[in-house]
Amino acid sequence: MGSQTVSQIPIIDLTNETLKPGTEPWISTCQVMRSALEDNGCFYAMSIKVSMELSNSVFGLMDELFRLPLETKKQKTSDKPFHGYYEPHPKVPLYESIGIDDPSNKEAVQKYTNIMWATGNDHFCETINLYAMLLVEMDQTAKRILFDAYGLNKKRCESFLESTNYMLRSFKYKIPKMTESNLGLHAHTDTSYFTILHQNNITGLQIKLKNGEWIDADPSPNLFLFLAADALMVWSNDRIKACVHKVIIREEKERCSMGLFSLSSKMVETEEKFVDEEHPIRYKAFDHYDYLRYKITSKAEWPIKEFCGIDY
Ligand SMILES: O=C(O)CCC(=O)C(=O)O
Ligand SMILES: [Fe+2]
Repeated sequence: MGSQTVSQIPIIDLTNETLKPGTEPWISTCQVMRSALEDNGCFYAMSIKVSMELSNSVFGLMDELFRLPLETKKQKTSDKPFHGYYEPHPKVPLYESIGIDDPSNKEAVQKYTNIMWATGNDHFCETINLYAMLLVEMDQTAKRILFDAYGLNKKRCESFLESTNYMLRSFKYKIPKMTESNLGLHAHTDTSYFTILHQNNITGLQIKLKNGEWIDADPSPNLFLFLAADALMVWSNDRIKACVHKVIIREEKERCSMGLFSLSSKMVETEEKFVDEEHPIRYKAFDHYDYLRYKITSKAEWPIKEFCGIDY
């Protein structure tokens, strides 16, 4: 397990039948995941549960969604930052994105669907809900492995999972005109704990390794890229660094990708286990949604450190 890698990033099969707590595959996966996160803040996951057919349907439906009139897409507003619709902006003219809050909850997806399609779209609602449930399951399995990798007990992990909110986003990038820059999205880290990115065979996503090297993420649709984000860095007291990533459009095809973001419905705080004399606490606890509101306007290079860093 974990012996396969794509350019230094290991692949973990999160749906392997033998992956049960206490077993040898589980224990070796704990080690692989922990090292991958401490080294470069990311790993790939595989899931046989998300079939090629489901994956193709999701990307097809997202294409249908993005083709709706701008006025229709704009109807999806949210009081939570990064949760609504973002039309192309002069700073990121190629990028457009749509968020669906609480996507593993059927009623929430139904509500969203009814805003986009006045006459309904059961296929959209059912497919996106099923897809989101499978991604949430992957996220939860990964967190159970991660907690165990640091010797944190099951109860602690289950209460952490209970206070997790999810948001599904879809990103679409136009092909740049000859005169336009091919920068799809600036280098950044995400605000979540993990972001799970799923691409559809079109390159563009790049990740920065710990040694400063930028590498292309593998866009195969059978891979799910788990990125450690700001909240996981706070939780681990910097043991795990958030993965810096960006998007550069190089193919003559419209790029679409999907992302599942996990956020805390309570406070984001550092796990006691990671604090001792040698590792004094580096962050103050904070409300996750306050941080999202801060980040949306922040120009800081490391917003998380400015927002809640101690002695930063
Ligand atoms: O397009 C992608 O694959 C990644 C998008 C992204 O990093 C973001 O919106 O935070
Ligand atoms: Fe991102």
